[in-house]
Amino acid sequence: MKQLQKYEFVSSASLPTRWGQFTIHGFVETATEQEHVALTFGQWQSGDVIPMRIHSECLTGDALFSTRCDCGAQLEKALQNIVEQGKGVLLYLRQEGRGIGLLNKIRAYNLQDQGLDTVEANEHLGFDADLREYDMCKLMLDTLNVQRVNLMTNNPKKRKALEAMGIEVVSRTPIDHGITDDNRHYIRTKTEKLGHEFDPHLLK
Ligand SMILES: Nc1nc2c(ncn2[C@@H]2O[C@H](COP(=O)(O)OP(=O)(O)OP(=O)(O)O)[C@@H](O)[C@H]2O)c(=O)[nH]1
Ligand SMILES: [Zn+2]
Repeated sequence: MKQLQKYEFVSSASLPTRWGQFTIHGFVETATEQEHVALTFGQWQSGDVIPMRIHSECLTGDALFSTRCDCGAQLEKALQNIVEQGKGVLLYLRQEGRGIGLLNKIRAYNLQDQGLDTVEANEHLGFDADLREYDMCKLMLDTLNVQRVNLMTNNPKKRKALEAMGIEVVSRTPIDHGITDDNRHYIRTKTEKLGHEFDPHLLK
């Protein structure tokens, strides 16, 4: 009997955007029906170094213009970078709130409004600071014929996760757009407690 794959590719379609003509590719985690998408731009051959961003869902930042975090600005900058470089991939993973979900993120925001930091808020709600997993990236990147990347991130865990699945991270591009007075404290906490790498000058 055929073994059921944990993740499956579903379909692709063209996706024109403000920055250029992308293609969107849909994937599903079969057990949970959790859906993820990849956006691709341009053409490449096996072994080419592909500009890539792994972006975690943030409804408030990505779709509702929140400046409480840097996600929306990072998403825009990543798509712009990809088009400027002529090719690239954005993996958009549906792991809202670092994996705790939207409503728990709102609970965590409420606790942060009362003075807890982003990590303390998660812990107060009974969650680890970061529940995200990246194993779905392997099938997504295999399907897209990507083996080597220039990764746009400040989060070293993403690099480690890719390397553990056999993807070569040839270089890293920092993506430090979107830091404002509304989120500087949050970003400082990410640096101090979650290991994100930011230029210290940007956090003063
Ligand atoms: N639990 C929780 N999640 C948050 C909070 N603020 C943003 N997020 C989520 O954090 C995720 C983005 O993670 P970040 O830590 O900002 O960045 P990253 O993806 O680890 O790293 P980069 O690649 O450098 O952007 C998204 O899923 C957001 O919804 C918060 O205060 N609490
Ligand atoms: Zn966000």
